[in-house]
Amino acid sequence: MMIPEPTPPAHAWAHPTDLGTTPLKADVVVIGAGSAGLTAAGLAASLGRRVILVERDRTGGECLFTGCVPSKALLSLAKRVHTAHGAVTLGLDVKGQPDWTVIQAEVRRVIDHFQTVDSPQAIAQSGVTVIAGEAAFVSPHVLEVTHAQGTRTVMGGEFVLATGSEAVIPDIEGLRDVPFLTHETIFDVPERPAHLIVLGGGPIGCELSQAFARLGSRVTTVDSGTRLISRDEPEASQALLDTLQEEGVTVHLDAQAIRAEVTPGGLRLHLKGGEVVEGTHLLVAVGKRPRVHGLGLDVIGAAFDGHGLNVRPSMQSVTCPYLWGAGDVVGGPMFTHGATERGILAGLGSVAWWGRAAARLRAPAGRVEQIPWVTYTDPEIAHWGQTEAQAVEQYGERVVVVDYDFTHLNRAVTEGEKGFVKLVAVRGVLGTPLGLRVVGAQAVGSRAGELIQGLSMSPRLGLHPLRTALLPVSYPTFSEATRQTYLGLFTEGEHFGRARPGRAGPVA
Ligand SMILES: Cc1cc2nc3c(=O)[nH]c(=O)nc-3n(C[C@H](O)[C@H](O)[C@H](O)COP(=O)(O)OP(=O)(O)OC[C@H]3O[C@@H](n4cnc5c(N)ncnc54)[C@H](O)[C@@H]3O)c2cc1C
Ligand SMILES: NC(=O)c1ccc[n+]([C@@H]2O[C@H](COP(=O)([O-])OP(=O)(O)OC[C@H]3O[C@@H](n4cnc5c(N)ncnc54)[C@H](O)[C@@H]3O)[C@@H](O)[C@H]2O)c1
Repeated sequence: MMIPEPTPPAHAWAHPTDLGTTPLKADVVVIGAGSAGLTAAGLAASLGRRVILVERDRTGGECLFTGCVPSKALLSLAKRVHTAHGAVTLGLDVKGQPDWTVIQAEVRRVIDHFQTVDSPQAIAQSGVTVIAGEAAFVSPHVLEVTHAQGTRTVMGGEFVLATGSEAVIPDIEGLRDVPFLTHETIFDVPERPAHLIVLGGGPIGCELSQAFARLGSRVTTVDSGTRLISRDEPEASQALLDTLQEEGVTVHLDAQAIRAEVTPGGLRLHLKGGEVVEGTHLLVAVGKRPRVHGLGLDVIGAAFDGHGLNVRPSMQSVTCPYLWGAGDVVGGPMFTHGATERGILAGLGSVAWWGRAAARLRAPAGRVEQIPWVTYTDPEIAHWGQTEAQAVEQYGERVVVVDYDFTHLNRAVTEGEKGFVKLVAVRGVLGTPLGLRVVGAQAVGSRAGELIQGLSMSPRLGLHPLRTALLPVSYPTFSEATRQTYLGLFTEGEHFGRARPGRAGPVA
């Protein structure tokens, strides 16, 4: 098989070095040093608690090594290459593909940049004891931590479970015999894939399809659903599909992969219906599942299921009062900002009665479903709240939608950029002036990730939409789209968003 073994990652600094076997005790013990665990541990330590953080691999977690940071760095490099190639319209003839080793070195440089904050040494300076090893509960309040040099017992008053999530590997005949990649290995692939097949058209699949296509790989994306990034609005999925196809990505939707096999040049995927897709490398990106197994949760009576550790809105386990969940391990939409938010709740909850009260108070605003998310393709695809179809399902004819196309947005025109904003609102809400409340927003465009913050700000702060509509905005900025869309809820005119009744549709 032609796929060489990935080169070992160079981030040795990130491995905790404490491989002791002496038993340890702390007020709060945090398992997992990703975004959620680091936040919870740091917060509990800053509030005066003795904190132990157990990590079996590298401190920094998925976001730093195999998630947000490498993917965003790769997308940024890919955008620079794409822009250079596009300069031909200005008479600048840039050809060729970038050197893959240079691309990889640059991604690693970005990851290394974060060592000042995420290294075991830096964490220790914040008052947290960092130890190496794989943790599992052996009895209530007691962990066994296993590492290369033995085991140690760690006792605690409160525990925070922040073990993250892992890639789902679908049950496809022959797949286990094909040397496929996941987000854990693709950033270390030693050569640029000549033809990358991407299984899954969610955020991971779409971001990496575009990045590799722009960096010179041939890319074929296969998704079993009827549209890409299906948690976003259908118009957003369509805009992304159009872009990927324009950039040469072959996309198969509604496509079931039923068999995988190795070929002399790489691998072959057989799709239901007889179609065959061949490539040199395969990335599996069909979703992630919370890491709840092998942790002894059953030993301490902590309830969990396929959706993760079962927790209350405050992140306290529903069945084990001294256990708190944080990050991907509690399921739901999986984002770093969600992991951090849940880490704050768990960190607060684990410190004392007043921390629990604060976590309960903060919980509604911290609900992961209430936070915006962004898929960092070009254009960016950003979303907050309910989709039009979800709102119509809940509120029926009371839903009003404003569509605003960037052909009316002066800055987008001067920049030569396409995009749109969509606002979903509900009329007849009791206790609201004019009975109006914004419940969802979608933005598509090069700066959609920034725009969604302004679009979602007033409903998240409980401000009436009219206040956003009347707020002056600098000219010419992309943020004018927020004002114009909110104005569209109250006025009619060429340059404002167009209001229309909500339409029913399939709810993702
Ligand atoms: C390719 C990709 C791109 C992404 N891009 C974005 C993005 O742009 N924006 C965004 O918001 N989100 C993004 N995400 C999602 C984001 O990475 C995750 O939601 C976030 O990192 C989860 O943090 P966490 O702390 O819950 O888990 P993790 O970061 O996975 O941390 C869990 C830690 O627990 C450790 N651990 C597990 N079991 C044990 C054990 N038994 N004992 C000791 N330690 C253990 C693991 O080694 C790991 O370090 C992306 C994900 C991927 C894969
Ligand atoms: N920018 C970001 O914030 C960002 C980036 C990457 C990942 N993430 C998060 O990481 C998590 C995992 O992302 P993901 O993209 O792997 O998962 P996902 O669940 O969001 O998307 C998976 C996709 O795979 C498809 N699929 C499922 N089974 C399939 C099969 N057998 N064959 C073909 N297609 C199949 C689904 O239809 C779906 O479109 C998500 O929660 C996501 O939000 C976030």
